[in-house]
Amino acid sequence: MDFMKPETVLDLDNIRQALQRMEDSIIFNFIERSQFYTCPSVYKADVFPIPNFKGSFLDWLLSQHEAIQSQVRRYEAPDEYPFFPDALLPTFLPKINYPPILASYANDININNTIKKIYIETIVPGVSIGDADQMVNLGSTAMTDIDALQSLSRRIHFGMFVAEAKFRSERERFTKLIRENDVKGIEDAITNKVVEDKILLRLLEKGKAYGVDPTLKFTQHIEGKVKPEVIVNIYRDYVIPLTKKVEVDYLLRRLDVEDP
Ligand SMILES: O=C(O)C(=O)C[C@]1(C(=O)O)C=C[C@@H](O)C=C1
Repeated sequence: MDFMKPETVLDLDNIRQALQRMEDSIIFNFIERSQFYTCPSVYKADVFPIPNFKGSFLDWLLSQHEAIQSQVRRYEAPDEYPFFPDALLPTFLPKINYPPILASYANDININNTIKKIYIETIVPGVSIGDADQMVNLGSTAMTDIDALQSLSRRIHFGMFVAEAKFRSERERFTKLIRENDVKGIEDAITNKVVEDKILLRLLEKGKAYGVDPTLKFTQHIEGKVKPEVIVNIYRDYVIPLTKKVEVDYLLRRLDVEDP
């Protein structure tokens, strides 16, 4: 997939391949997070006296990372959406002139606050080794959170490419549904149960394979580092539904603009 070539980005097979590839990053990020305890102090506001900052340790560290990464143009890329848009800084590197692929309002569709809330409240307790604070690992824990959150955010906001591709391939059907503001109809139109089931099955297998040391796999039964069922449930209950929410939010505004 090449963001300089819009036709490659709006090809549904390419998009699904990219989503499949992202599964690996997301699973490995969960496995990295699973070495640590839940560490509630990372997520509670104002536990530590952070200079000039009100909020949680994670929010501080993530916003600092985003500020630096914005300077190397991370958020100019059409598939990256920041958690702290107000923290971004201008870049000193030359501007990249990406051809327009998504509608001009794409940057306004940002559900990272929802992703972060679900991550902290549900995903962290699901993948952590146990429920406790671990003051020596605050930094390491929050660093794995940043990787996990960024990979989830990228995957979920990729829904906009899916939506644009589907809109263009069934323009009449979507135009009617959008005109009628038929959210349920749009949801049905973007849903492909066969693809979803395939993803969930593949995640179960990947979870089993990636979570264990391959040299031990054949000699004894080893518990995975993150239970494969936990990964499947996270995708079934949150990752896929949130991707669909992004698709619907994007499509609902699609008739307000010309083709990008
Ligand atoms: O591949 C698609 O068609 C998508 O819309 C993406 C996705 C997903 O999140 O993976 C979401 C909805 C579909 O039901 C199937 C899969």
